[in-house]
Amino acid sequence: MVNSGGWLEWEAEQARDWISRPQAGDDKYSRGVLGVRTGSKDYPGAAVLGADAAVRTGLGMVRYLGPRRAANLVLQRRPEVVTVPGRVQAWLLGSGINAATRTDAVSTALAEALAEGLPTVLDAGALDLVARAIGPTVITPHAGELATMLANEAKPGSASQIAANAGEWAIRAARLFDVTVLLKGAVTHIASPSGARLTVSTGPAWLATAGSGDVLGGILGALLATHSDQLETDAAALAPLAATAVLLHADAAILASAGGPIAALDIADAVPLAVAALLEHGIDPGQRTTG
Ligand SMILES: NC(=O)C1=CN([C@@H]2O[C@H](COP(=O)(O)OP(=O)(O)OC[C@H]3O[C@@H](n4cnc5c(N)ncnc54)[C@H](O)[C@@H]3O)[C@@H](O)[C@H]2O)[C@@H](O)CC1
Ligand SMILES: Nc1ncnc2c1ncn2[C@@H]1O[C@H](COP(=O)(O)OP(=O)(O)O)[C@@H](O)[C@H]1O
Repeated sequence: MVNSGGWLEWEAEQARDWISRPQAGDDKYSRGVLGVRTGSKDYPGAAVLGADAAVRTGLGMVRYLGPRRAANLVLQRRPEVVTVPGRVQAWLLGSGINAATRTDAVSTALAEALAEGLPTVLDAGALDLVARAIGPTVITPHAGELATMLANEAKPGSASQIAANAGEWAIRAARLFDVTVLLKGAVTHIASPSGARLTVSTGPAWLATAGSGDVLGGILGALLATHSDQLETDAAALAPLAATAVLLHADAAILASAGGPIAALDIADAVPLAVAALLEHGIDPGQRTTG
């Protein structure tokens, strides 16, 4: 449904086409490997949340490359994750990293990942590196993070101004940074430089809980990894993939919540059910009112 301002509310019927079903001939490499550089001494949990959500979304492999403590926590939760360097088809960068305090080694590793030109999710403490993104890139700021990005460009807007007019700010950011923008909020807006304008309004307010955005990063990272071939020639696929990730995140939250509170890991746990429901028919629209 197109609402005022030309924004299209993304729904199950469209999202379903952006889930990659494994085929008989697939192996773990052909399904897509997501490289993950997230987490830090201060926020090791963000690494666990993103890696877990990526695995739960369905892909060939997650390769986690981050601080040892975070890597150990990721492995405790998901022994499937590989923690040695190697080839990847897409990157998830920045969740649980603080741009102001990250070490030179971390900055270099993030810049090297971006220089590969692969499909990339740029989140939290890697958002300041947006100018180095040369591949198909989605940035995933909340209003406060977008305010910081704009201040760095001497184009200030406060978090409250951005939140009050999120669609317009998402469009401006997409043009300014020349990347697809996924601006998180009660309604999430996705805008691309080529003019895509998508919204997802179905997330329950229970999503406003620590680490929920880190889970979204993992879901989106997995979708980029499973569509890396397409993204090589079709950057326009970023916007529908981003909207599909937000819809899955919202659906997983609804399924996990059943009308009550949720923790971020609960959202990740419910992603397989949300994917299955999406592939079948979408979750029961009645459930969407439970938030
Ligand atoms: N368990 C974990 O390891 C967690 C790690 N996290 C990580 O913590 C780091 C800091 O993230 P924060 O987002 O909390 O950053 P901050 O708390 O530093 O927030 C940055 C600015 O944005 C404002 N702001 C925060 N959330 C907002 C929102 N939803 N809408 C509008 N303005 C908002 C704040 O008031 C502040 O001015 C990130 O790297 C993030 O990935 C968080 O996701 C929480 C959970
Ligand atoms: N009131 C709300 N209603 C619906 N979804 C929300 C609401 N508040 C936040 N969200 C969603 O929750 C997630 C929060 O992400 P983020 O702000 O990055 O938090 P964190 O850094 O703790 O992970 C985003 O996906 C956002 O769209």
